[in-house]
Amino acid sequence: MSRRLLCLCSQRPSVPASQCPSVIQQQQRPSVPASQPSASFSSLSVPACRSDHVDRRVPGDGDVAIRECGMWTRLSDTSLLLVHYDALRRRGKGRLTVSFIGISAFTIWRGDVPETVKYLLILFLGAVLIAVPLYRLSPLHRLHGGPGPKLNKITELTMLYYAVLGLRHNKLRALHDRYGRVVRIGPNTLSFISPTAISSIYGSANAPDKSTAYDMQHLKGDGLFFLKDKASHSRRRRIWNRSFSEEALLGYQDPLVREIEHLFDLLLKKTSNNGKVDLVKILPQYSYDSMSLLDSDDPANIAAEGTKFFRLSELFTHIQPLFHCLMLIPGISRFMSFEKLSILAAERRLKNGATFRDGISYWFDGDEFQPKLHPRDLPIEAETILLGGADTLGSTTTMMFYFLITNPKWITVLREELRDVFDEQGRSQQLNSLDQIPILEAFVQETLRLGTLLPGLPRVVPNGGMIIDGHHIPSGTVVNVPVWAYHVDPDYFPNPRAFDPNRWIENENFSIKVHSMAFGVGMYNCVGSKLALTQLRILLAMAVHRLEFTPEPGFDSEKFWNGMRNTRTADFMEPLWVRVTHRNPSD
Ligand code: HEM
Repeated sequence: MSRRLLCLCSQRPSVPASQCPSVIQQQQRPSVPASQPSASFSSLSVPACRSDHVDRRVPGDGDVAIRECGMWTRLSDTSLLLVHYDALRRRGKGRLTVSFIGISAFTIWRGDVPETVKYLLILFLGAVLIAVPLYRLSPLHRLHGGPGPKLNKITELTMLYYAVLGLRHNKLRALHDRYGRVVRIGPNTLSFISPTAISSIYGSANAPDKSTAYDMQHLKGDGLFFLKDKASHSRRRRIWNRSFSEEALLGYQDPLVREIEHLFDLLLKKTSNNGKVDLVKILPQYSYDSMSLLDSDDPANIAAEGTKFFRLSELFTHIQPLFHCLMLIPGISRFMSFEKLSILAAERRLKNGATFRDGISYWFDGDEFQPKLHPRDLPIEAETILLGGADTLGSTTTMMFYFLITNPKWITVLREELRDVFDEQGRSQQLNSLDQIPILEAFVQETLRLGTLLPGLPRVVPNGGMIIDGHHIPSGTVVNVPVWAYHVDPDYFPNPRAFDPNRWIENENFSIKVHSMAFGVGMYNCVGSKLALTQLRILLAMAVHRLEFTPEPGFDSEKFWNGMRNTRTADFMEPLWVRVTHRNPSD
């Protein structure tokens, strides 16, 4: 049967397609058979006819004349997207709409669909864009009773905006100031501030699971931080716990002191070379070193990559369904280079072993009663150490020095308390009992309270729902306590914005009236908290005993504070220039 192609170009409707320059050009391009869609997103660059040159079936000719252009090419791209989105959808609830909108928007954007389909899609999109917000605001929505701003109830993009700015910690505080103890901060998210909510959400035996905000990695294997299944989590947690036993912590003490001395040498050297040193640059690096997975000069810049990883993964907390898609785009997926660096760190650790009995050594010990870590899980656990341990510790130590420098009266108090702890050579036999020094302990706790900018630890309400602070919360709702907003709540921590270690002291003893949430609560709480506290205490004690810190003239502490951004930990926009010199301990 003969086939005749006519160009449907609006300017030249009756010209045979074979004579239309556009069509000729199209036909000269390599065709992509519809039955063989490319295996990756690279197919998105396959050239296609513009809609005004779409070849159509010619009435009477009786054969399909659509070849490489129009719907076929387009369908193969779209179905590729569909397959991908569908795979995502099957991993969790609530992604179908996002997927459909994504596909529709993409298809319209490409513009190569017949007009009717195009208008139908526009109509559908329009309907979705109107119906979804109306539904989310309506009494039909299951979180209708939750107080909060309308825009937050309609879209997750509101919190995404503050995440991009790095100001969610402040925004959440402001929302609770305005709306009270419970706020609907997203279409499906409730934020609570109260000790009873903390114990329901994190502390109870049936505490809800981690939300999709924790699905932010691509490495194979199981890592403690990312494990959600409670049984697998507690098996892995038993392995990790061995690294933080009393015996293990005691064994880390000498290497820790060496790491701190190395840091002090660096601070002194930089000061004598440049007259000052930026603590924002140096302290995170020290924390990564102290996790002993890195070369001390960090040639791969792993510390900076870690911060980038944290920054981006926080944004994806609010658009999690897009995480796996966007990660396929080359520019964006670059941030995953942190994962590659984690693999390298793990490989290096496996190849070179450790210079002392470090935390990882404990994971590979085991007997018939003790589970061991399989080496294939080391890369993802290395990532967990670097993210969970190094980045958090880096920002907390930076905060600690900021509070020290801006509250010099506490330096004097601390020195007085530490008078008998160090000998004349500056050594101490009491480093493992520094927690017995009330002011030191109070200083560290106060740093963690005011300096942990965490916006929250989101969890998902299980089937059957749960009661939080007297409210029945339906299953599938994301519930969260915004850690920093809680830490600066005047009902629990009076005069909350003031840095005041005295709030942790009663009758000259260290005393906890209200627990902070700096290390989380419940079964997923920080497994490394004892190590972190040990490091902070030793670093603080040695620093005030051995060094003098003089801020750069004109240092603006408010500007520094306002330049702090919340990632999952904290990011500092302003430098913290100080002059570090030796101190004569007898002064
Ligand atoms: C000042 C320093 C630190 C802070 C503020 C901190 C904070 C936290 C918080 C809030 C959580 C709970 C996360 C959640 O509930 O979702 C957590 C979990 C965790 N942290 Fe830390 N952390 C610190 C240091 C460390 C260190 C030194 C390590 C290890 C070397 C570590 C390893 C972990 C791991 C593995 C988890 C996941 C625990 C689990 O799911 O069972 N952290 N951390």
